Amino acid sequence: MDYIKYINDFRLQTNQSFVENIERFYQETETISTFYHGQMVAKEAVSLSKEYHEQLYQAGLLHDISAFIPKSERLLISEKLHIPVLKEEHQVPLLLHQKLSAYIAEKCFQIKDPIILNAIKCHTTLKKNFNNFDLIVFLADKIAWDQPGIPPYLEELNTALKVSYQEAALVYIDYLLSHNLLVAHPWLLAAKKQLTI
Ligand SMILES: Nc1ncnc2c1ncn2[C@@H]1O[C@H](COP(=O)(O)OP(=O)(O)O)[C@@H](O)[C@H]1O
Repeated sequence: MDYIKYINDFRLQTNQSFVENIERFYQETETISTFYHGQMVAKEAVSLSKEYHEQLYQAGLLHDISAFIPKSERLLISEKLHIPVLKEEHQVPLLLHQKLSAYIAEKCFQIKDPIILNAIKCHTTLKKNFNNFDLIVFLADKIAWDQPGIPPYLEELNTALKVSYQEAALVYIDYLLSHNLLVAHPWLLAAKKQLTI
């Protein structure tokens, strides 16, 4: 598949709803299971918040929209799309899917709202100066994770969630950092630093 051509050629169809267009994208790129994961994350994000429901739902559906680009291609595609790539992302190109998803959300789905784009862009690592919307999308993705079984950190995360989003994010980040992380992404470290102040 020519990934960049697919992205450039994708058009929203006016006879389909916004969600149907997103579903079609996942279908055409043979990643429909990621659409279902996106729906779960979207619902979880909405349930975590009293506001921003429409925007959270869209961020949830689109956060992994780049899943069709194989890990082996993510570096090259990011460079071709002029997406800035950090040293750590060179080492672990899997981590580029957050930036690629934000690019596709804007280009293919006309998302202009920075609150949505920024949250998609940091949904794996969080980042410095995160806001509540970023935190909610980040947490929803960890609660409704895309792997079989119950996340090993879930119980502790849910307990921390009774205190604050921040406490819950710290539980997940500490879990990640203590479990053979391939690379310590600087955005993750910066987020942790701010969470522990
Ligand atoms: N710094 C890192 N190094 C290696 N793997 C990481 C790092 N950060 C996250 N991961 C892994 O990347 C995978 C995808 O993470 P994430 O983006 O949070 O989920 P999703 O793809 O469902 O949005 C997870 O399995 C997570 O453990």
